[in-house]
Amino acid sequence: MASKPLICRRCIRKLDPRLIPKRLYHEQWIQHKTFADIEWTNRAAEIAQGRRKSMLEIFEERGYVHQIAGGRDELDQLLNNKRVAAYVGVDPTAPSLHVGHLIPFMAIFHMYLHGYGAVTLLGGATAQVGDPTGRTSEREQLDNVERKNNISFMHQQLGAIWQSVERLAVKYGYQKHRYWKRALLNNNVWLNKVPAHEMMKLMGTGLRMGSLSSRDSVKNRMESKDGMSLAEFCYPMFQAWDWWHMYQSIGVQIQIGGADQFGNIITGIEGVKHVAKNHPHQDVRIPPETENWQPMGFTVPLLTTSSGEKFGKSAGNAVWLNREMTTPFDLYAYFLATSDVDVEKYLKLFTFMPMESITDLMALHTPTPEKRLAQHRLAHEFLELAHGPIIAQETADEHTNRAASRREISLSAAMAQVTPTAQHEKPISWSLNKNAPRAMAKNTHAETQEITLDLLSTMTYPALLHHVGLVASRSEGQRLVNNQGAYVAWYKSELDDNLQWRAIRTTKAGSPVKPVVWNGPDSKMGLLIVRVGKWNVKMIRVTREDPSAMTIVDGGLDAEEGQDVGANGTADPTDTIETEKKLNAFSREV
Ligand SMILES: N[C@@H](Cc1ccc(O)cc1)C(=O)O
Repeated sequence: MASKPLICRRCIRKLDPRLIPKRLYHEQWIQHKTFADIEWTNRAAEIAQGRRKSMLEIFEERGYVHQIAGGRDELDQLLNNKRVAAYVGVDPTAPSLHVGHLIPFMAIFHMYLHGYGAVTLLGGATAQVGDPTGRTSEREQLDNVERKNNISFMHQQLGAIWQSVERLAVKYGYQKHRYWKRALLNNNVWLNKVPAHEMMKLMGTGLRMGSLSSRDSVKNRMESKDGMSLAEFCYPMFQAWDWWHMYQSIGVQIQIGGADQFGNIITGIEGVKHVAKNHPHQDVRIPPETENWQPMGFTVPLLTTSSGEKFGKSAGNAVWLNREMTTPFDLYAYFLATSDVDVEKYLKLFTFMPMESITDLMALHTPTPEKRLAQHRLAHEFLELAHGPIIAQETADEHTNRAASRREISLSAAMAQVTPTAQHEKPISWSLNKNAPRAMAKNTHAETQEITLDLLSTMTYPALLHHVGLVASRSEGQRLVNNQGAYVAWYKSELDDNLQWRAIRTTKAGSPVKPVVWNGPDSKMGLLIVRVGKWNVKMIRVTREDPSAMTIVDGGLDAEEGQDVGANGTADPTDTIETEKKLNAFSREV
């Protein structure tokens, strides 16, 4: 019998590396691990020498730490000495995360960027029980379809956010290490399988009724008429079981949660410690001499409105990350409206911008707060995280252009664009929506004309429509008004920046034209916007002095299905938003 040919490992690998995959992987893994361990030890030394900030210091300076469960120094030590993993959980009781949820998630993302393991957990199973924390009544049971729907929406959303984190990590110069670990898990994977008696035996025996029932939410509910179900009472144990499961399987030693989660985190610590110390299997049980084995956690501050109200679904004022629920435009607007007092705090909480960049930005922002530099940056960064860079940029542009169309700024901007010298020369592009190119092609030249306020004040609406060329004669103008087919744009109030369309009523037709929007009370320039039919719009520049100064820009926003006129002569209110959007969009080009 021929003897077995001898061949060395290197040669086998050259022939076909798959022949020794395990070994190959193992070697590589050991290499990475050794490298990662050395790196971690060096890092800990740098922190100890004060040459580098610790993770906890980073959290603290960015404002993520509200309450620590387990002692500040202990948490600091743990984070410095061990590349632990941490998790944040969310119950999919709605199809989307809201802005408030993002604070603990941001903390976990920062950990990921600093080399720790990071787990975002969807509570597919816990959502069925319902966290009683902070609730005055039992959560209504979601039906299965809704629950699954929520899970898949949130799963998708968290997946997309993780992608954004990866992108933003590159943007902010974080070097991705092979040891970076992240996961998006659903607790229905294990909670749906664990036998009730096992959970009770292993963990239930370690949780004390006294501490569980001392919670405010439990006390309040027990005193209430409806009381509290056993399932809800046991909720903290289910959450603690999640932690235990991830603790022993993937080394999740830290839990981060919203401000209301402190009690659940404390129960989790008790539960995990109990199972870890008393597990019947020797391999699972943590030997007493083990260092740095204790689970710890902290809560982040609660996001409140400027008047101190809690934000969220139950409070009914949530700002969602789902584009169908809160448009990117409104999400941006939400951050744009951040007060100057809060903006720095939010930049630290909701962005990955380095602290020095935030300080520089604030130095730029503070002398001219009216430019809202910091708020725009905040909104842009947040949208990049929630919706990606393209939508973030588009929304930022939309806002900038919309701001340019507001009274103070808009009129001068409009005037600059449609000066009489630009007559028949200046291409004006209208960008309304996907159908805009057609409208654009038709309107590559602005039509301009000139008149004054004096003249305008002597004009009736049909005369105006005729004068600006929207109709062929005054009587045609009158007919159109009678048929409620002519509109003026107006602001509902001084404080409201949204333009609204009003049908010109027959009773008003004979009175002088009014709704000129002035560029400030003493301004010499004003703007009047009229529309005929669906999309035939004219913006008219009005001046208070020069009799020949009236400029008309032909909108010609036709070729689109649009607004119907309601029976009462005003525009159908359901179309107002649509119309406003278009108007906002169209004024951006002016
Ligand atoms: N109870 C948490 C969500 C959560 C669920 C499961 C966990 O393991 C952790 C957290 C909340 O309502 O915000």
